[in-house]
Amino acid sequence: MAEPSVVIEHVSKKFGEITALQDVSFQVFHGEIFGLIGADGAGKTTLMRILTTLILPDSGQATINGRDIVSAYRSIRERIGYMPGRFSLYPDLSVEENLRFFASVFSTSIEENYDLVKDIYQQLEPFKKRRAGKLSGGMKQKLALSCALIHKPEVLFLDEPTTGVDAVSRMEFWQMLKRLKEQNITILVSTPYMDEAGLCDRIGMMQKGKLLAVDTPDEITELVPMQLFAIRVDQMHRLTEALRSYPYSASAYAFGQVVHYRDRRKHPNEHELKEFLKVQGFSAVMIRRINPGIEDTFIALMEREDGTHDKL
Ligand SMILES: Nc1ncnc2c1ncn2[C@@H]1O[C@H](COP(=O)(O)OP(=O)(O)OP(=O)(O)O)[C@@H](O)[C@H]1O
Repeated sequence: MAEPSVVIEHVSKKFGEITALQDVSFQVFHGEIFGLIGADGAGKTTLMRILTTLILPDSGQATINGRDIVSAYRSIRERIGYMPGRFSLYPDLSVEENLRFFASVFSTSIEENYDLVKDIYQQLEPFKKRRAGKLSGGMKQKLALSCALIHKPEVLFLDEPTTGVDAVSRMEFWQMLKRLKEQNITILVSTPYMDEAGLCDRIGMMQKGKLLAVDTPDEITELVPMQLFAIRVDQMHRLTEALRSYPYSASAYAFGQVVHYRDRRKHPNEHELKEFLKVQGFSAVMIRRINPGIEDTFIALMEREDGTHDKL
C-alpha cells in the first residue's frame, strides 16, 4: 500500500449554525486520484479550503505530506496547487500573463516547469495573447489547471474542475489528470458527475458535511447490498410515483430513460411487480435486473443516513 499523502483526522467546521463538516477522516495516498462526490452544500469546498490552508478547521487535524495544515501552512502553500471552483484567473490578463503571474507568485518561471504543463498549455498557445475572460469554458479550465501546476506542486486540489465544461473537454481533462498522476502528483478532485467518480482510484461520498463512504469505484457499489430493477413503461411520468406506492418499495427514482427501483424484499417477485404496474394502468412494462452503480449506492447511502427509509 502506498504512503498517505493527505491525512485528514476528525475535521469539523461550522459557519454559525451551519455544520459544513462533521468529523471527517480519510487519507489520500501518494500518486492517487481521489474523488470527492456530493451535492451542492455537502462540504466539499470547505474541506478543500481547509486543506489548502485558506480557512481553519474548528477541530481535528490534517497533514499534507507530513506537514500540519495549521502550523506548517507556509510550506504547504509552496507544495500544493489549488484550482478553486469559481473562476480563479485574472480575466483582463492574457493567457500568457496569467500563467506568468502564477509562476512569479511561486518564484518560478513558465520555462522552468514547462514540461509539466506542456501537454495542456500547448493547446492554449495559439490563444496566448487572448484575454482569459474571453476564453471558452474548456480553455479557461485548461489555463486554470496550468496555473495551478506551474510551480510543480506535490498535491493538486481541484474543486469541481469540470462543472460547466463540455463533454469533450471533460474527457480531455481527465486524460490530463491521468498523465499528472503518472508523474506522481497526488490529486484530490471534487465532482458532481458520477461518470467522473468512476475514473478515480478511490472516491469519498459526502452529504451534509459527513463522509458516508470511502472506497474504490468497484468496491463502493458493493457496500449496500440491494436488488435493483430498471423499469420502463409507456407512461414514464407516472411511474416513479406508482412504484413508490408499491407496498414492497424501498425507493424509486428516474435514471436516464428508465426508473431504478429497489425492492426491500430479499427475493423480490418481478411477476407481482409487473402485475401491480398493469393494474395501475401501465402497459409495455419492461423490468430488468441490474447491478447498482456508483450513483445508486450513493442514493441508498444518503437515504439511509437521512433515515428517509429504514427498510434496507
Ligand atoms: N463562508 C461561509 N459562511 C457561511 N456558510 C458557509 C460558508 N462556506 C460554506 N458555507 C455553508 O457550508 C455548507 C457546505 O458548503 P460547501 O461550499 O463546502 O459545500 P460544497 O459541497 O462545496 O458545495 P458547492 O458545490 O455548492 O460549493 C453549505 O451549507 C454552505 O452554505
